[in-house]
Amino acid sequence: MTSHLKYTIPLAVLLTGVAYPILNRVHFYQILALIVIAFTATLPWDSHLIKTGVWTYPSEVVIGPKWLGIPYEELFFFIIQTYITSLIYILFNQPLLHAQYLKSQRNAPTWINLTKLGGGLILAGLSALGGYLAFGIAGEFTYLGLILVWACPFALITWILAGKFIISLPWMCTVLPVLLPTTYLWLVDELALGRGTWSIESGTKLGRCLFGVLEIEEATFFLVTNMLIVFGLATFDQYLAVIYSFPHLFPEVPQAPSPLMLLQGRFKGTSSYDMERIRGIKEAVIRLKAKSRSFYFASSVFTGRLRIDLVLLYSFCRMADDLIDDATTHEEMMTWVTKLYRFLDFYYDRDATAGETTRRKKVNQLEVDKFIVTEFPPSAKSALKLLPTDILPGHPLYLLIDGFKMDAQFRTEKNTTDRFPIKEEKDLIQYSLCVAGTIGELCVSLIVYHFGSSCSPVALNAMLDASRQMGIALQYVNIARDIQVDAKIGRVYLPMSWLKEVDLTPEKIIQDPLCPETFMFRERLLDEAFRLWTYARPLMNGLPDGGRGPMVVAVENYMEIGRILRENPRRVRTVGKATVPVSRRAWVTIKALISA
Ligand SMILES: CC(C)=CCC/C(C)=C/CC/C(C)=C/CC/C(C)=C/[C@@H]1[C@@H](COP(=O)(O)OP(=O)(O)O)[C@]1(C)CC/C=C(\C)CC/C=C(\C)CCC=C(C)C
Repeated sequence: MTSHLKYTIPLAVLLTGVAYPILNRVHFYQILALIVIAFTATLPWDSHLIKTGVWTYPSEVVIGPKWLGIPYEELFFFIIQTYITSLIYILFNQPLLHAQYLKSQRNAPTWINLTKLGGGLILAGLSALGGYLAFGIAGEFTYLGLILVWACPFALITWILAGKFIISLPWMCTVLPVLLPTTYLWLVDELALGRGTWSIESGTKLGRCLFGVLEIEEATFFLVTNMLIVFGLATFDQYLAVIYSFPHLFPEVPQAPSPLMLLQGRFKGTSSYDMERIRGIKEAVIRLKAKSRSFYFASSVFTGRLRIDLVLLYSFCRMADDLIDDATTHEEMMTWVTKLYRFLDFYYDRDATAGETTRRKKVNQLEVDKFIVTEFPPSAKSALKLLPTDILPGHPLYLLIDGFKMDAQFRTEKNTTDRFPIKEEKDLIQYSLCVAGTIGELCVSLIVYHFGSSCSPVALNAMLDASRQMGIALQYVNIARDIQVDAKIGRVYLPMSWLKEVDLTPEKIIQDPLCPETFMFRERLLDEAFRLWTYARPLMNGLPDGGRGPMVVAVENYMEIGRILRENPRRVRTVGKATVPVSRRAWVTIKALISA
């Protein structure tokens, strides 16, 4: 027991503390299921080892009761090892959106098929070799044989079920969660064996050590059991990814899918997978990773289908914003604006004067697809096709395009004051409401759809209002950070009325974006942003479980940009350099998850 108190329990406690902020109900069930499987699979095997005298425990070292001849300390080891390795796997895998790795399920590249075949043959071969060593040759090969013949068939089953998925995952997410706990347990075992906690009887072992007094058999045992745990967790993740990725196969997904649903995920043939959707999800993740450090980082704490829908929403917003930003003339910008409105018209009926939008009952998807292919560049296709219009309200989407239309005004050829649409503070509020308040509303709609069936209409309205204000706050931070960058492309979002107060004009800001007044206006924008944040932040506590913590992370990571700007009043954005360092983001994330 002392080795547990000294080595395994402290590590488990430490890992629990580190992983606690991201752990959710699904992780809990995953770990529990793995522990039950590991325990039941190891129990008869271990008991056999002890009965046949392969393993002994010196009575002066092992105290307390036994079950089926196995000391409680050893039984506890099955649990704690599974727990430790599972937490390490979860920590490495949380940043990944597993859905994108389903791409290898159909028409996988040859190297994946060959690796799966090779791995399967190796595991089958090791299983057979294990049987031969344990029961054929026996003697000093007994223990090694028993390890192989017991563990390799289990590993083979998971490999058959999820081999391609496991191979597609980055090695950091599979190899490291095997190697890290294995190395740790090797070192612990070296110390425990050295002190005679347990021992393998001579005559049933090879008598060779990997290093020090760590027997080859013990080293193999830790390696293969950690492999089994990681393969088992990856198999769960593959079926969860199927459930989360395909609304046409699983229209409703609870916060924690049931074992029956997981089984259904297993038995849905890959021919029913929508591979175009998987490619689109992958493209959306690539876009998010390339364009926004804040939201990419925050996306990793979301889970399930909500995470996929948010990434798809981001991809649509970013793609639309880029189409407008990259256009070279006002006319081109307006063409994109018109096409984006027409795209939305396929799904929604907008009454612009009443400010109301209703979802169309029937959508001719073939017509939409044709429109997308003929009117938009190929890079925009997946972002348009996968926008979850069946969940998102139409009104904020139209308002978002209204906001982009205001951006187009900056490009008007006419050299008149029309070129600068932000004349008064109310224009700045309206602009920010369009491009960011809408995003807040869309995010809340997604969270409530996925997790908040019990939300009352009054509570929902209060949250929607707060979400618009929070969006405006984030947009002010964005404008404050980018005053100089925007001025370079001829955009001045500072209200002309503010500029007038100090005898400035938008043209003068464009000529000299580093003049002292811009830093003064930056402070003013940030003050307003934090005022709005102070109002809206407490209302986020009303968001449903499952969406609340991660959304607070997203908001706080963005507001942290504002805090850093306040700490460094003369700091100017440099291209390619993160405003918020990774360590500070991590700390903000932990604080946000704990406070929510
Ligand atoms: C976690 C995750 C993937 C979230 C996705 C959020 C999302 C859909 C963002 C869309 C971003 C986007 C490209 C919008 C187009 C218009 C625009 C440029 C808006 C500015 C965003 C900055 O994005 P950008 O890619 O430029 O990021 P970088 O600065 O380059 O890092 C905005 C500043 C708007 C962002 C606004 C929000 C995310 C809304 C915030 C409000 C809530 C989340 C609601 C809170 C709820 C309550 C109840 C208060």
